[in-house]
Amino acid sequence: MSNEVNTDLLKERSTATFDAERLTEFIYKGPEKVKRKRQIQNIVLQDKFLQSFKPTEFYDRDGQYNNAVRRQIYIMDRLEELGFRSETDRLNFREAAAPVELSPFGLHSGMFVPTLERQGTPEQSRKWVPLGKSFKMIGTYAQTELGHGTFIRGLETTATFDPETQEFILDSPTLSSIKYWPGNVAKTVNHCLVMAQLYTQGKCHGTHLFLVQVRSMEDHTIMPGLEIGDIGPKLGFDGVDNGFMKFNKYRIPRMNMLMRYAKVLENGDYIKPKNAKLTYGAMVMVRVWIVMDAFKALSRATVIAVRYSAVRRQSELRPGGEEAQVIDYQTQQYKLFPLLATSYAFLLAAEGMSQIYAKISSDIERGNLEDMPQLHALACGLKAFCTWVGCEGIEVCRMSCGGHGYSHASGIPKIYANIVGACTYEGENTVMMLQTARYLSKSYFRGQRGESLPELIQYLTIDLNVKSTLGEDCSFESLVAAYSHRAARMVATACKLQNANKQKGMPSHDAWNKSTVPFIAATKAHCHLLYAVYGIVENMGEFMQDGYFNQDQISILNRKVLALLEDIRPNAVALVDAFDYPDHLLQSCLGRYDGQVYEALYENSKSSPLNNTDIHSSYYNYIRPMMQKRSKSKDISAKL
Ligand SMILES: CC/C=C\C/C=C\C/C=C\C/C=C\C/C=C\C/C=C\CCCCC(=O)SCCNC(=O)CCNC(=O)[C@H](O)C(C)(C)COP(=O)(O)OP(=O)(O)OC[C@H]1O[C@@H](n2cnc3c(N)ncnc32)[C@H](O)[C@@H]1OP(=O)(O)O
Ligand SMILES: Cc1cc2nc3c(=O)[nH]c(=O)nc-3n(C[C@H](O)[C@H](O)[C@H](O)COP(=O)(O)OP(=O)(O)OC[C@H]3O[C@@H](n4cnc5c(N)ncnc54)[C@H](O)[C@@H]3O)c2cc1C
Repeated sequence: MSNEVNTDLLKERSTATFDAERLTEFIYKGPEKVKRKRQIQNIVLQDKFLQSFKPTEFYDRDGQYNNAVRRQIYIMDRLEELGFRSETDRLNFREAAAPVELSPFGLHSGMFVPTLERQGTPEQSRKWVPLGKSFKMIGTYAQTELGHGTFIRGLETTATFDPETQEFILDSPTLSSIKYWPGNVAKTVNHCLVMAQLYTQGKCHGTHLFLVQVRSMEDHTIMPGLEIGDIGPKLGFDGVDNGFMKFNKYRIPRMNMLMRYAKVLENGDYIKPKNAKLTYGAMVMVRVWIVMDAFKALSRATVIAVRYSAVRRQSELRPGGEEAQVIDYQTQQYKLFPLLATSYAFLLAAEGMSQIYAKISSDIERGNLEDMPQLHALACGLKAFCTWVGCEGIEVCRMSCGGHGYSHASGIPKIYANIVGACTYEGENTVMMLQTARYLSKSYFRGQRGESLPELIQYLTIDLNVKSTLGEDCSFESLVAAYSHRAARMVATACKLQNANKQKGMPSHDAWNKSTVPFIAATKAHCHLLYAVYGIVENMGEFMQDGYFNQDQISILNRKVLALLEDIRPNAVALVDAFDYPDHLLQSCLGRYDGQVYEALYENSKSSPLNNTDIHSSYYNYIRPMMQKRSKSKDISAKL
């Protein structure tokens, strides 16, 4: 591989009107943090073991899982040796060391241990969290069943308290109650946090979490009374052993119920929690993280597509002239530059969401549940919005790279396959949006009654008769006002439909269900209060429906979005460089910093396992016999 930088990329970087390094420092919170990140990334780059792996797509599923386990345990050991204590250092090392592979210990670290900390009593946390953090106990979060994932209250796994033995008896009473999907349950973990319907004294008290040992701590054999296995190949997450698990009257100690919020006493008495939804806390936490995951996935795909678009020359822009950089086609800019803006918007949204989560979750830990509904609504809405928009954007990035985008060598298919599951896991997006919609509906009617609303939704009470003051300058204020007006109007419209349904005599659940399509649109508009002109142009109908914009203003916006493409054009490469993703993290022949795309593609292809032999065995086993058989045939057509 040459170590020269592609001349087009060199030109792009020399003509940028700002210093990408300054923006990198803004993104990573200062020059020292950037320097530290790069130091850590270089440690990974110099690590022979970590650099010894071929791209994940060159291994079969067994190999991918085996590599994931090897690599993650190596990472754990290296982190101990390096003595990294800060979460940022550890995350930077992990992301550099396993940039696209999902860890078989991901749910252990991301859900199992945090849930023990947040949902266990102080005594339970003191007992179990150290075991989890030292990986003596390796766990996951087992909630979804064959028959239920979304509707938690419909889960069928039972945990029945036996006061005689001070145990809970876990059972999968039906085929549909078999736990199905939990990550890392098939081969990796020896414990699970199991969500089950709690029964005591003959009464069901709803779903609660139980710590369940599923494999021997001595030899990893499956505990008697359990059936465990892998669910099979999936669209992505190939290195992750999502599994199934069936309980057959499986007994656990009473004290294995996480009892921070709800309790079962020795005599079987049930002590209920301040709020039944406290048990759902782990899911809220993960939804918050997924907003950042959506940013990382979309921004990486955008870096790849923009850099490739600056390098790829195709067709004549000027008749008879040299072939143009595809980034100079207005259509290519209209595909990618809004995604660049979206990536930055998602970064800010993810950081804002994390700050709100930190504040409200600490209030909840201290017993103040006042803002729990707002946190739930925000986490549901942003998780759904950012994964939907992010996945659509990643697919646009892939297609904007033409045929090479379809190759794993581009890096984009892996990004997509790993993040698109987030539209489903941790709360199917439509269902999540409807949770936010329900919050908006209740808030709208509270606002109509003159009640005060939290700051984030005070816009619901704005005067909808006001028209836009947008002028040629497309001021920030006028754009924010436009998005607020659109969302407020759409929420009001959906609520009026819901009310009208009730007035017709529909029971409230029907009145709700028959207004959910406009509520989804309204909730997307609510979450869309993020980025500007492009969003208006792409959704113009929703901004025009009540004449909020006049014809002149619509013309201004249509002109503005094209003008913005030209404004961004000289800085497009600098804006993606600023994300500072090193090549080994992008794992992309198209998104390389040096732009040597064709050499990288050629070298990558040569390493394809199918090239290990010149003539594949199938020739000798099948093709040659077929040809020989047909050569003897009298039927000419068969010979053709
Ligand atoms: C395999 C992984 C490998 C590697 C991972 C890589 C790295 C590791 C790092 C981290 C790992 C973790 C995650 C981050 C990154 C990637 C993720 C990786 C792997 C995937 C993990 C996926 C795990 C799962 O999918 S776990 C299962 C998730 N399942 C769900 O989310 C179910 C969704 N359903 C629900 O939440 C509920 O059923 C519901 C909310 C839809 C309805 O609940 P319910 O019916 O009980 O209530 P309602 O009647 O609707 O409402 C009544 C009132 O309650 C309010 N409410 C509801 N929920 C909450 C809540 N959570 N908080 C507060 N309030 C709530 C509701 O608003 C109503 O209020 P009202 O006032 O009465 O209107
Ligand atoms: C990659 C991956 C990893 C996972 N990891 C885990 C894990 O570690 N642990 C775990 O417990 N689970 C895990 N899951 C399961 C996941 O949490 C569930 O699949 C998810 O919660 C969706 O639930 P469901 O499958 O029941 O979908 P369903 O709800 O059955 O969705 C089917 C359709 O029904 C619609 N629908 C459902 N309810 C409503 C409603 N009230 N209103 C309108 N429409 C509705 C949905 O919008 C959707 O279109 C994982 C899933 C995936 C894909």
